[in-house]
Amino acid sequence: MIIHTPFAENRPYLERIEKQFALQSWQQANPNFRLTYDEAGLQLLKLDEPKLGGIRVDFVTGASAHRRKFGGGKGQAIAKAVGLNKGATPVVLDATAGLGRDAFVLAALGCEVILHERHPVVAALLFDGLERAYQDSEIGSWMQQNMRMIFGSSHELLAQSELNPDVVYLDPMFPHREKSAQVKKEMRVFQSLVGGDADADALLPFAYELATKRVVVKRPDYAPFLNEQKPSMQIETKKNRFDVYVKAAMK
Ligand SMILES: C[S@@+](CC[C@H](N)C(=O)[O-])C[C@H]1O[C@@H](n2cnc3c(N)ncnc32)[C@H](O)[C@@H]1O
Repeated sequence: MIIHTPFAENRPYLERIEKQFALQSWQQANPNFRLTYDEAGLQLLKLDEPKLGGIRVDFVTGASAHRRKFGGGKGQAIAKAVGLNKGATPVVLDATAGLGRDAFVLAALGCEVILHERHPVVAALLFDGLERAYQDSEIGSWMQQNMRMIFGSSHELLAQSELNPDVVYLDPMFPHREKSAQVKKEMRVFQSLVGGDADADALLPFAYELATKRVVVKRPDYAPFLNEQKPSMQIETKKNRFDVYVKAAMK
């Protein structure tokens, strides 16, 4: 097994994860990383930079849970960008899911969110985070209804999709401009795992074709438009902006 755990009873579950996300071949190509599993779930560590700590997906007790309770509700920028403030609860396809944080904000506000993730380890972390959340007595029932993940690349999945999402949401990786010490430790591990999403421009035409109402693209404030395409409107936050490509009004 490549996932290290002291818990023998969890091995069948972890073997399933290793198989589902082809983690064995990923680990062979990436000996710098280690996956571990303990009471708090699956975790990724970067062996050559242990001080950076690990990455997990924890919707139940982590920062996401705090933001759900104390965040800005439907008034926050991401909710406005997908059109939630207009009284609609759109179905959102998050085509670059990552650790599922943005998707969780939308799901907690009532949206049904389908998540695509192509990186095997990010997908495995997300899968484990979702499994744990589904079993939680407080959030489990709406999580089961509102969040589900598909492992694969949106370059193919969007073109083949039979879903009719109101909104397609894109948040591809973009190189950080700040000096690396200022970038949060967890983000540094994540960046060294995933790299840049240099092929992200090609997602926009597929996303625009599939969405029935709008495409929302999250960008750092200094980044150019995705695919050099000017949006219909922009919603700005402190460090990011949401570029919104409107196709039809939200109902
Ligand atoms: C910046 S992260 C997204 C963060 C996410 N919005 C969150 O709140 O946690 C970008 C993620 O998109 C994934 N990604 C990029 N291009 C993709 C594609 N074509 N299909 C599926 N996933 C993709 C990357 O592997 C990475 O995990």
